[in-house]
Amino acid sequence: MKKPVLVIKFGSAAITTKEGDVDERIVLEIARQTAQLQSKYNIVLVSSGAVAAGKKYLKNYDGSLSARKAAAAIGNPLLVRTYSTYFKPFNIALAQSLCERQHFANRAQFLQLKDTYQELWKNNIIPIANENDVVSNKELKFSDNDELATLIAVGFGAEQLLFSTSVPGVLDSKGKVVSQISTIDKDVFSFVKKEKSAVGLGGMTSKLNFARLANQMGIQTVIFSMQTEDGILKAVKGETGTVCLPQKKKVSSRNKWLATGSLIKALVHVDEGAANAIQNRKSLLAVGVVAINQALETGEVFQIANEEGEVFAVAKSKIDVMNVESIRKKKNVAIAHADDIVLL
Ligand SMILES: Nc1ncnc2c1ncn2[C@@H]1O[C@H](COP(=O)(O)OP(=O)(O)O)[C@@H](O)[C@H]1O
Ligand SMILES: N[C@@H](CCC(=O)OP(=O)(O)O)C(=O)O
Repeated sequence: MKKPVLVIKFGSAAITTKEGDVDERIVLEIARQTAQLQSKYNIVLVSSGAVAAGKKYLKNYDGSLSARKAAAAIGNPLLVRTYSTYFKPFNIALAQSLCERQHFANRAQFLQLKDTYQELWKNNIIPIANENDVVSNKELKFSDNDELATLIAVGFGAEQLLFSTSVPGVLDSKGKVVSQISTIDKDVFSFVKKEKSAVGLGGMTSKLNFARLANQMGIQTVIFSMQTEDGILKAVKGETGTVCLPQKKKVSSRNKWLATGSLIKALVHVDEGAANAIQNRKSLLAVGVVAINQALETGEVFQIANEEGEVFAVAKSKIDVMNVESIRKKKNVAIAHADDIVLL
């Protein structure tokens, strides 16, 4: 039987000490616990920590993009070496996989990644992914590794996505861990404070945004801490941290890929009539388009927002759309066919 896919992401603060060294005690725990799950799951580890581990080697590190890229180039081999050292006693070899946003934007390229991971799993080797920071510029970067981990989880149709971070879960207004969330809505976001760990990139907002996307794609997501004993083993059973429950509806793998948004080109605002039609599984017609922030070519992907500005769907364009004026006369021409629209 095919094993379900499990994606486990470790944030910078979860994996490095305050002094900026890779935390060997945590990596040993990751190895010990992951080894117990390997017979049941095809596992992908996504590890941050390269910048945090590499920055002390740079004179006057200032956190600029150039300094981060250089720090990542230094820190990544240190990080992967530490993982390999601690997985070896469990007879598990690891394989490094450095990813860029474009690898997800292009379906054919993504299928190459899929093929590679499948070959690794056949050989009982666990891929460990990180962003290929060394060549990422500001426009092309993932927002953070929460995004990379989510794209991998969605792309592989993972059963679960685990986010290990510096806190034991989502904390409510009294500082208590929220144990279960069925819908990540405004009330949940209201718990988020501005602060984040000193080395993390996205903070809790990013984690919740990506957890919501994963949930919408049918993937259970758990936000937990490696400071909890048997953290991974408990998280996978939903027994620690904050468990964000998946939605029940089935989404095809093609539509999952569409909805990940890694390739979204534009945002299209539609009027109330068009929004209702789309909610009722109809195509988006030119007449309903109110605004578009960026020209679209046939086949490109865009988000659809209603009059209140809420993004509620993602779609693939059926025709070229230069601007609203250019499609005004087309009225009943479909901008996106119903089959190419994914409701979020
Ligand atoms: N309501 C909240 N519950 C838990 N953590 C929160 C909350 N609001 C903000 N945070 C911050 O989010 C941080 C985790 O995000 P981040 O630093 O980006 O971690 P990572 O490096 O794991 O991606 C925590 O250190 C915490 O300070
Ligand atoms: N690619 C970077 C990770 C950046 C990042 O997303 O960090 P985090 O928010 O701690 O998961 C690194 O390895 O340092």
